[in-house]
Amino acid sequence: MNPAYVALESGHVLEGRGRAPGTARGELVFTTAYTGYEESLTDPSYEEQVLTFSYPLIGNYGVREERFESDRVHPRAVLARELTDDVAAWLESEDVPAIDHLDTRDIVTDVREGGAMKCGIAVGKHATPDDAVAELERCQAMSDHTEIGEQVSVAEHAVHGEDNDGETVALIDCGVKGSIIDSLVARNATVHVFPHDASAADVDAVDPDVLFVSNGPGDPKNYPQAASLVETFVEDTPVAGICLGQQIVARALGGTTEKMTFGHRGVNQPVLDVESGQVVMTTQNHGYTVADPGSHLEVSQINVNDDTPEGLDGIEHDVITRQYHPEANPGPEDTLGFFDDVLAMATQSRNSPRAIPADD
Ligand SMILES: NC(=O)CC[C@H](N)C(=O)O
Repeated sequence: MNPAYVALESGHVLEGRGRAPGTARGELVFTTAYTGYEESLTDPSYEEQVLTFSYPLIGNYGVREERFESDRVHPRAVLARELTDDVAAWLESEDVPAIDHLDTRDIVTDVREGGAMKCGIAVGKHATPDDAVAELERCQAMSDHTEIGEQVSVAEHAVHGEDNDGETVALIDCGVKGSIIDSLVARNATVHVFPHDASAADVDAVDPDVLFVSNGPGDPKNYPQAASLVETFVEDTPVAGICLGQQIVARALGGTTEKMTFGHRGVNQPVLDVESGQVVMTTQNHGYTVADPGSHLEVSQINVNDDTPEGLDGIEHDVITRQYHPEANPGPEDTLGFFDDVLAMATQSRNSPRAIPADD
């Protein structure tokens, strides 16, 4: 097996077993998910990150395309305790370096204590620790990837569920997971997927019943066009968002976001619905959070572990967002009702257009 090195911003250089060759750099993050490696590896929200799996065996049920969330692997490199040959071969075919036989407990401890950090990776017959350090030195901070939307968004307007006769959704693609589109189409919606920087005129042309801002990688401040669409449409069109979408909606309506120390990535994050008192288990993948929802949104759901906002409702506008992934790929499926709520909000608004408030 090839030599393999990981150089961390904390100064450590780790050695492991090379499973797919190449060099890479990115922000080092970890997920505690014990299933769903195909979904995670094809989730566009992992763009420009190096993904560590804390669960010790990854790949034990193979690699099947029907579970992919997009058409390629997005993390820049993959770190694990043990990768199966199937997964290693898949990553090699995608030119994504992979390393196993690492002490992932050590990596997770470093990230929990030092926060998500830059790292450099070198894997190959002639790879050296210095090669990994050279990659680390060229690594950019996540917030400095100002054009990241361009890397993951559709190039052109595309339509899904054309023959459906339900609601018309204008989905702003900042790196959407395929199962979000599938969840809407399965509920009889027609989904128009627009590039992250679509013009208001192009979106308006499909006469949407709801503007839906997708998940996606990086810092929400780097999606100014998507935020400006929210500002424009929220006055008379319902707005929904997932993950990055929640963060973009909050910023557009006067709220603020901030980077978390190491984020939430896993499939068992408990979320409390403030009004009903119900707790649901959720899939998550984010490193930023809404710090202050501002005066137009209220927090409807919170993370049980750290109280961060997991759901927002509009106070005077029709808005609902989630920080977690209600599309539940991979499960748990407690949260799929979000899509019914979004489409019900759209139906209601279509049937009773907002009354223009009288001047006082
Ligand atoms: N899954 C997502 O949409 C991620 C949102 C954002 N990029 C974050 O890291 O917080």
